[in-house]
Amino acid sequence: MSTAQIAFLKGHGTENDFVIVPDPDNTVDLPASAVARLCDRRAGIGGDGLLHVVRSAAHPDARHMADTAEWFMDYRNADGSVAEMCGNGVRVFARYLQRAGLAGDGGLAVATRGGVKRVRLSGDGDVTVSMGRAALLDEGVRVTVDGRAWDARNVSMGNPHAVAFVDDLAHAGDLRSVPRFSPESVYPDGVNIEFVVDRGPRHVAMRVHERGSGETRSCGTGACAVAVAAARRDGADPALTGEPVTYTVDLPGGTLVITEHPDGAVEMTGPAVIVAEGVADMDRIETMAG
Ligand SMILES: N[C@@H](CCC[C@H](N)C(=O)O)C(=O)O
Repeated sequence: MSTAQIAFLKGHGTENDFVIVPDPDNTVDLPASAVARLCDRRAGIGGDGLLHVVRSAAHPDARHMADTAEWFMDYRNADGSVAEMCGNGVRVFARYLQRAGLAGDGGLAVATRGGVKRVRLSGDGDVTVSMGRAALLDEGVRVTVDGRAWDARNVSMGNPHAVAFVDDLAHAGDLRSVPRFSPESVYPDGVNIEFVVDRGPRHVAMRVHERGSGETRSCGTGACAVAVAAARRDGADPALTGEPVTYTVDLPGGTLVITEHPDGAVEMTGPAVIVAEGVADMDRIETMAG
């Protein structure tokens, strides 16, 4: 294969879609501009982000995790920027490893910039990920859309989230640009913003504007941040009761089930599918994307 050709697969988890680039030895050159071109929905393959599949030992950001996790999810947003974690991405990443015969049907560990995540695959069905602890931070922001404003809860899932409880998901507007939030200093590296409504007991629905990608049809880390923020708002704290708390989170692209355990660990379960495979001609993508 010439250096202008990149072998890829395409997959999604609750319609959060990714270009997957298998590159065990970390030899494919993927600057931000190449990632943005591959993720372009008109002139490229199209995706909310890109999953670069590299052996941990072969990547400088992951070498220190190589003893516990053979594979590193080098995650990029659609604009080419690097993010610490992607919840839907890690499920799709594990599904790719399973399909390639690089993971058994049981559990595996995946290295991410947000640390090592344990993943359980059940045949062709759902994938469960131990996402680690959510950090609920004191300093929140006020989010404003079309003249309406909400106080948003600041939650870190390794990556930053602002969770706003609203009366109607339509109040989030068209989400074509980053919703305004202040003070901006709370999120110096940008933020993923979730808008949430109640659907029933321990059942919510959300929309999200993702840092580096715009509105997406699902966000796994966002769903975890929302579930934990909703639990605290509802007076539920597994650390105090010793009982796990589970929320069902509906997103435009599907449903994720999030459980917070008494030790603080957050588990996410949802689907992950690979839908296509091919070779991208970077010379042509570059020419067409301009
Ligand atoms: N869609 C992802 C989150 C991807 C990273 C995010 N846009 C960021 O920059 O933090 C998910 O499923 O968690």
